[in-house]
Amino acid sequence: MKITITDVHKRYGDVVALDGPSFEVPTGSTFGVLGTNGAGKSTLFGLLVGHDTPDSGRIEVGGLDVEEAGHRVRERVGFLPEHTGFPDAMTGREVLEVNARIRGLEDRADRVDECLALVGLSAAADRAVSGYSNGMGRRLGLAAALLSQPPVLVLDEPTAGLDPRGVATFHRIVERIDRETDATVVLSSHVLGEVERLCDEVVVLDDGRLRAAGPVDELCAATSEEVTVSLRPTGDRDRETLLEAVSSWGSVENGERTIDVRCPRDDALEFVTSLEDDLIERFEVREAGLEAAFHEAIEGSFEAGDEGETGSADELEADVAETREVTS
Ligand SMILES: Nc1ncnc2c1ncn2[C@@H]1O[C@H](COP(=O)(O)OP(=O)(O)OP(=O)(O)O)[C@@H](O)[C@H]1O
Repeated sequence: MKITITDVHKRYGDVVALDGPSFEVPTGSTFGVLGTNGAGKSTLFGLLVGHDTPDSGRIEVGGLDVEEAGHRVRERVGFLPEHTGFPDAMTGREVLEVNARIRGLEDRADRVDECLALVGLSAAADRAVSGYSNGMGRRLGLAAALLSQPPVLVLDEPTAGLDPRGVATFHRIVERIDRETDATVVLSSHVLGEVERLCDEVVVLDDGRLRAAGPVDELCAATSEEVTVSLRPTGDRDRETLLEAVSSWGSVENGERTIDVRCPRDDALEFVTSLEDDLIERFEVREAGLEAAFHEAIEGSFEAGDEGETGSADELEADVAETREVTS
């Protein structure tokens, strides 16, 4: 089910929460809405699910105008808000049963059990939600959104507050929805690696405005100014020497297994060939990815189709490998 956002404006007093973004979410896609804090993501989601109305502009879900047909739109959309609140005295199972009844679901008990299992809450199903942790509350919210197997899922920061297991479970659920159904999933997240993994397309909002939009692959490839060079040190003893050697080439992330250096694309060849052979066991050159695309979009320097002189990360990696062979 396609979603169309056209020139949507929303203010709260003096605060401009949305300043005219327009974009389309294709049917069946997993779509990421990115942005800094206060960029307007939750406001947009609130309008999308008909909890609030725009000052001007139009939002359509599957051809239905949200303002004109709010009730019918809500039937089609499963929503996980940024802040979930459930009646304290109810158990997790009761919360889902009430939701299932409101949605008019048949075989309610089975579907409730299924959703509890899906989000890993079966064992806690009969405990009062007042005793749930924040992460458990998020999982229950997700289960509620999934209950009716809606054609559209809108998930506001679904993994915020989840433990690593909860995050992995959530990723599996979204990947399965993507693989096995035609549902459209719109999600926001500040974890760009997660968005890169799950989403086909993204938009980047800042101060309520659309700063970038497009397929994740294309946005990542277009931010050609930088690449990430990932180096595997030969041994722990060499790690310190290697860290010193790479420090002037770009921003360095000292990971558990690799040292990742984000550097200008045009410097990558010289950089890797400058490193002594016995310091690194292996290397890889990757597009700097969504993180670079995000920052470029926010900082205003993003231009789609902007290509560096030295070609793709794969080509660069091959060039470096060849040069290292020749010089070693
Ligand atoms: N009900 C409200 N009353 C007044 N201002 C609001 C209200 N809701 C949102 N805003 C303001 O609108 C702007 C956009 O807020 P919104 O919550 O949509 O951002 P967000 O991108 O979801 O942020 P975050 O990533 O921090 O959750 C912010 O400046 C916020 O303070």
